[in-house]
Amino acid sequence: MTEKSNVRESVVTILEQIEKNQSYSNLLLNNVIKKNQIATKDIGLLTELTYGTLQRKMTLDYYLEPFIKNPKKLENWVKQLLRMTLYQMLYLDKIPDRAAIHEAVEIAKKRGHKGISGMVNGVLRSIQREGIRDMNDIKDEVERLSIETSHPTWLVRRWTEQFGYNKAKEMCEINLTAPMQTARINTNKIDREACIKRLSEEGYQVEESVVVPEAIKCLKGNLAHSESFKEGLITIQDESSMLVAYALGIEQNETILDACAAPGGKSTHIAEKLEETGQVISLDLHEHKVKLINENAARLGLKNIETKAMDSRRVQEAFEGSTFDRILLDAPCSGLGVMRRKPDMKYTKKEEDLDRLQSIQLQLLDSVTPLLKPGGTLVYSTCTIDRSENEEVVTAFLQKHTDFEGDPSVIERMPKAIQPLMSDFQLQIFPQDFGSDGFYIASLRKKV
Ligand SMILES: C[S@@+](CC[C@H](N)C(=O)[O-])C[C@H]1O[C@@H](n2cnc3c(N)ncnc32)[C@H](O)[C@@H]1O
Repeated sequence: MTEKSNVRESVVTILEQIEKNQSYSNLLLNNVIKKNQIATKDIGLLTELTYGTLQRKMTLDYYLEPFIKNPKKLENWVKQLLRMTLYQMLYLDKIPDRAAIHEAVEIAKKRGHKGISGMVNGVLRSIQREGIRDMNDIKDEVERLSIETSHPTWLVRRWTEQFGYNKAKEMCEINLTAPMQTARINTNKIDREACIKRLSEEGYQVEESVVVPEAIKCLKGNLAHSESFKEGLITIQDESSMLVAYALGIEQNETILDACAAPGGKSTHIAEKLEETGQVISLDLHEHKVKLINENAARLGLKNIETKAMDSRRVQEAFEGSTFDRILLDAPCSGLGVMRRKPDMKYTKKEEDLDRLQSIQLQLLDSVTPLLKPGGTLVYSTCTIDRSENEEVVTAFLQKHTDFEGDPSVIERMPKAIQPLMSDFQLQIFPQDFGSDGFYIASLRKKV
């Protein structure tokens, strides 16, 4: 077996385990890299083949289907091997088809018997000879988009109904591309120019974000491994997620509640903006998650964050009414805005999950509101793209809580590039807007 077959065999193992729902793709990838001793130079190929095959799963199955006689009898690893090889044949120019097929047959010989390697060889050579079938055979445009971009039909239908076919198509297409890594600079410690210089000296290729003043984009390397990260100069965070601290409109010496705070991306941003004055109270359900907030605060040298593990639906038992100047509810959600980062989600999410979430989101909002001072700001945010968890939640909340109103002055608090995307006091960012995660933010004010 060559080193490259070791990489491909590892990809098949990872894909098998993801399909059995054993773990998240990023965790599996790291474990396999260690266990199978994948060389540093091959990690790129391993990542590309794993995520690429996963991203295109439904499309690959559509193309494979006519060539497989007994799909039900196909063992899971053989299915993954065929998908991964076809992915290389269709989407990677740098790997010749014959090399990809040869590697697949070698893996099939090693893991299976002669019959299986013959079948793998036969299927792949037939596709090479006859070509793939035409997507235009699928007449329904939603179904076609679903197969073309490998998103479940229910989701494409839902997005088409809510935002129109063109927006849904743009969203599905951008979800097939690799996400950009961005980071937030801890401006209490270093300014953006100096940080970019330091990271360049460390060998990273970074540039300024055009959207958020304290953000940078990473074009080469993983900033989580940098010295600047260890020293607390930066935090890995998506640009959309950074906008939440802007929407809150923090002022010095304030007390701010972050009711769903782990792992602390937004809490630490708020604490940085408070510049060591004031206080952030950060809550999350489980102790092990709260630990992550503490670790991040310690790394960044922030002393104004207090954490507590609790169910925020019971927050009134722990705090007096009118305690906080501002409250953030970054709610648990379906995460449809971050699918690009977690492609396995496309196949595991169910439409029923979304309905269940709305009721939790409303319960959390109901619980935190008495703790806000009159005149205070309540920001509700999610990393999802779905009206039932976003606009519908906020509408239902405002109908019930007549002492609250939408706060259109949030527009002035937002970075310039974001202002045109705002609709009154609400913002729905699509991943295609400027390449960041899909995100929703609403700013509400408690009447005086
Ligand atoms: C979207 S994540 C928060 C991300 C975080 N704000 C950040 O920026 O790093 C939602 C969080 O809500 C927490 N959560 C879910 N239900 C909760 C509840 N009833 N009370 C408190 N936290 C809850 C989850 O554990 C999860 O960490």
